[in-house]
Amino acid sequence: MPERSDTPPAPVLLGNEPGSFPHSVLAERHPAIIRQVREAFPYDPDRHRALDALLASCTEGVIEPLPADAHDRDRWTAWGAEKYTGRSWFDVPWLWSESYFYRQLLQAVGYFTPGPWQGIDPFRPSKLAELDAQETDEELSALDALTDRPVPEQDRALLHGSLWGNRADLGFRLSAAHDETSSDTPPLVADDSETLWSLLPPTGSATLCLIADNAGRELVPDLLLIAHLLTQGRIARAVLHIKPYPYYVSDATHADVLDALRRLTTAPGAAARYGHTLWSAMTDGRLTVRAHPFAAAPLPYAAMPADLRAEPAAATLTIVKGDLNYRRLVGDRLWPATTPFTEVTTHFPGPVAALRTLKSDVITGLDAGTEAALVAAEDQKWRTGGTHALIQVRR
Ligand SMILES: O=P(O)(O)OC[C@@]1(O)O[C@H](CO)[C@@H](O)[C@@H]1O
Repeated sequence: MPERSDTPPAPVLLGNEPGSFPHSVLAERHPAIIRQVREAFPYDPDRHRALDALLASCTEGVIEPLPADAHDRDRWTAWGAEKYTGRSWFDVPWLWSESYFYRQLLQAVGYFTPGPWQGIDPFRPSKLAELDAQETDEELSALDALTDRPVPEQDRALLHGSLWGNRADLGFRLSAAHDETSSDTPPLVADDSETLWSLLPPTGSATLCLIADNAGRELVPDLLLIAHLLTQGRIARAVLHIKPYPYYVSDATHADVLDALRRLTTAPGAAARYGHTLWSAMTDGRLTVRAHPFAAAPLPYAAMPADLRAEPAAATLTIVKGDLNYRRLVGDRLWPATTPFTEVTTHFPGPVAALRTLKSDVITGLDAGTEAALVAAEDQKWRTGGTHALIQVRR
């Protein structure tokens, strides 16, 4: 692993440029999420008033402090809350603004406050609808045919299932126009999958960290990939990192892991076998689930605290899923697209693989020809449309 990067940092993304993608998330997606949450449950008038206040604050007002008795107020202070309080949500780092929005949304619906709404995930109805959808049945029944195929074919199918599962992002669906790209550019803009497989030979000794992203139709294929790697002896154990509380609409929490697992074990055919593999791996300690507070921090992974760093440092490979985790991995900066992925991830304490569909402007590691072809075909639409994906690995 290189010791340090010589690449000068690119600008950190802010949300203050009208017409930009970050600006649209703050100005349009966040109000849409507040509307969705209002309709998710019969919240009482106090909850509705708190949502009104959050809507006014995040669109026209300034960043407000957490209540003095909030359990995590000190943590947010350490993460920059005092510095940003009183400023417009649009003028502080976009990653910070988005993360704080979800924290304040949970405050508004009483998620952390003792009372009837404590612990009620405002996004659970949409997550469950997705998990119960017919498309999920279809994806699970496709596993029956896959189990008869040669192992390398299974490897590829399950890796790609996990990769493209990242399109199933409920926040993204609130604002994306779901047009498929009409261009002829290949769907994968970078593919280091050979390197990924070379890091996990079937010797039965590797530890995998998987930093999960969305619940439902992304988490199910992530779990299938873990089950497959365990069964093939490519890993001996896995640590699944999820969010400590509901975040970015569809990000996976522990309740979502249990829902996904039950969906698998109660499905017919091969899906249930994968489910039982995972169930026994959890009960005997080969598969553990972690929900570290930093998983929902408004900061890049370069700022990981020591106790969390120890996990990828000890792992054979860490797989980082999804768009937001990619932004955190490379620093949420507007890098030139050809900036080497290996250089912007030198801070990461072990081999790392990003599996991500492209849903925000941040990108690194493209070769110049690929970038030119994408721009010629789609201008900059390929960055945010969710129609392209990447597998990037740093050993
Ligand atoms: O991390 P995910 O689920 O792949 O995508 C997260 C996302 O939908 O949310 C952010 C904007 O709010 C962007 O990073 C991206 O568009």
